[in-house]
Amino acid sequence: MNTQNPANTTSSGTASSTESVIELSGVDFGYTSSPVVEDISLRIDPGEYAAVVGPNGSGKSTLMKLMLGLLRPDEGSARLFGEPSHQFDDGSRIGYVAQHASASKEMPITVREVVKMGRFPHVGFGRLASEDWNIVDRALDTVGMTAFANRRVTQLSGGQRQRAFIARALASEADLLVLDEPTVGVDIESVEAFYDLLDSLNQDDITVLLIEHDLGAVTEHAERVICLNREIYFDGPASEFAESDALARAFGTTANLLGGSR
Ligand SMILES: Nc1ncnc2c1ncn2[C@@H]1O[C@H](COP(=O)(O)OP(=O)(O)OP(=O)(O)O)[C@@H](O)[C@H]1O
Repeated sequence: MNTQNPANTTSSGTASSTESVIELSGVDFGYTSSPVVEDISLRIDPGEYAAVVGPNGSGKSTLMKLMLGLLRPDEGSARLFGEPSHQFDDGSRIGYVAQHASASKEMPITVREVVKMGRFPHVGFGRLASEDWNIVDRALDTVGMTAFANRRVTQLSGGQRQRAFIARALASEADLLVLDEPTVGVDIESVEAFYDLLDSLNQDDITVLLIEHDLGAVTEHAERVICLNREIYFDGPASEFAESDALARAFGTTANLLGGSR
């Protein structure tokens, strides 16, 4: 195992005293008696842009669920914003953007209504004040969806839909954006613009955590790569990932998997 980023250091290797966004220590987990992830220790700090990569079935979604407290480790500990992940209850701090496919169920509501939901953790189910609507409108503007505000979500392209869900996260003033293969089903022309949006949100201090199968996009945009296949094969700067033998070891192939963005 090549864990270049032990739990008490940042991805640049310097000691950090800030509150971590995510911290896993010695985490083992299996749905049955066989382990799906083993001995996972990592720390994600505020403002990082990290991508989890790995072959199909390597445990990426499971790791994400452990990070977010949706699953509890069999061994070890998982913390979210300093609290045990399974006890963390301030959902407004986390914006989750699922794969296009899982978000494709019928939603006969408009983009603005989706984004408005981001204010619910702040206002309960009461009426939104004018300042809340300003936040909703700013979020729509940030993701370039103002012109589509009154369009039904079902009428959007894959990329537009993902932008609407990112706007919902912005409206909730999330510190952490978690995206599970966000460009699945997004047309090629929109993928680069989508990554540009993630880059600019990260520059605005939002922590970005991505599960991604497009290794070219990952090495181009993310700052940190966590390469997983049950255990961590690589955790470090994206620029070093391409040169590392971890890619071939984790994926079990010497084929060029870094062919660039689709
Ligand atoms: N709810 C579940 N119950 C039992 N086994 C599961 C469950 N969810 C996932 N698994 C198994 O755990 C392993 C890891 O799955 P996981 O979805 O975490 O991998 P992944 O890397 O995200 O896969 P993919 O790239 O195909 O989405 C797989 O063998 C999968 O079949």
